[in-house]
Amino acid sequence: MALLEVEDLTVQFYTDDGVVRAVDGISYEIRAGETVGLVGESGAGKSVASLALLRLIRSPGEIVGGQIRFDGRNLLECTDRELRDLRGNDIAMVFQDADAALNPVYTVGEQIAEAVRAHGDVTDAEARDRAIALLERVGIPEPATRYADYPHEFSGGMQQRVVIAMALACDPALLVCDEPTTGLDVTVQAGILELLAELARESDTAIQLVTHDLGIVAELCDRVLVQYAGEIVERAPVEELYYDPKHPYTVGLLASIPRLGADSDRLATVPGPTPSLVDPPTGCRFHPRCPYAEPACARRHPPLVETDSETPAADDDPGAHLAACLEYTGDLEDGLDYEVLVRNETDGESHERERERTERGEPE
Ligand SMILES: Nc1ncnc2c1ncn2[C@@H]1O[C@H](COP(=O)(O)OP(=O)(O)OP(=O)(O)O)[C@@H](O)[C@H]1O
Ligand code: NI
Repeated sequence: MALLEVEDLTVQFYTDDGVVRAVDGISYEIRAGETVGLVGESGAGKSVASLALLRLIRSPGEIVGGQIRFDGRNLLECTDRELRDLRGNDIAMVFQDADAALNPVYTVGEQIAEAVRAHGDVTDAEARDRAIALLERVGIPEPATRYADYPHEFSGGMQQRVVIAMALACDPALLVCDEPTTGLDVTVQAGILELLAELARESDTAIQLVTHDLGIVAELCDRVLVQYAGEIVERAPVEELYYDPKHPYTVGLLASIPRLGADSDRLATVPGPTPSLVDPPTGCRFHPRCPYAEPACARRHPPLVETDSETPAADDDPGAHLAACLEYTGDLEDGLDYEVLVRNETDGESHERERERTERGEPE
């Protein structure tokens, strides 16, 4: 049993323009200790999918279907109290806006100590010691002194470290990070990512990392889910996704991987307008933007299938490479005709990998 099992999750928003289906029947799993990236362009439904994990969808939105099982428990059936308990003990979230996550009138130390106290029965002195240890853990220099500082005395990057320390206070089994470094400057981003990578390596914490930065995913994730117009269109171990992408949308995303260190919150852009979620394109939702679309693509909705064997999605196989494209159900006449040029670029700090250029032929 995986730590997190999401099955057919569907979330809708009721707006003046109609019903927005922001998450449309997504299924995936995350195992203990695994780091899984959720990527896709703006509006794909990544944040909504993440908020839904903790039932944080507010009106006019609603989870209308599916299941979310954490450690075997169905989160959609938990009482509010059980849910609060889970949030304090098992699942923690880190969002983009550290400033908003911190209370300006308490010191950072007090806020972390409070999170520690919420988690377990500890004395004030123990909570304080643990908070200092957590500050140290997330790389805050002179943690015992900085304990007494207020959030405004910290830089943006240091604030985000504090938020991560708060999230770690409960020693979560799952950490959900939504664009945790967006808006921070480049060197600061690299530091936060290195911290998350270390966490992923050294603890048993699983991470769901939402980002539209494929460079970050390459650095941190074991597996990747690609979301398009509310659906998951590709799922693969990270290396396979980079070297052998199977969905034309993924190919488009990869065509302009922003470099970590460059303008890294820039969106990888795929030509064409993003689809409406009120009235999404028929058949394959990507077909209006797909260079390989054929008439069948406008009619048939491609299921997410194993790309090599045409079998249905095997959710229990983490190594599976799945894509939702008619190519893999044998319904595309001309097939996909693209070449993947892989360019490896690193930030040069945490990795010694050489720059290399590899050309691959057309994937089979
Ligand atoms: N509060 C809301 N009210 C109405 N619609 C909403 C609301 N929140 C989200 N949506 C809809 O859900 C869609 C998905 O939003 P979401 O924030 O999950 O996208 P995202 O993939 O996280 O994008 P980004 O990369 O820009 O953060 C949006 O396009 C929007 O139409
Ligand atoms: Ni988002």
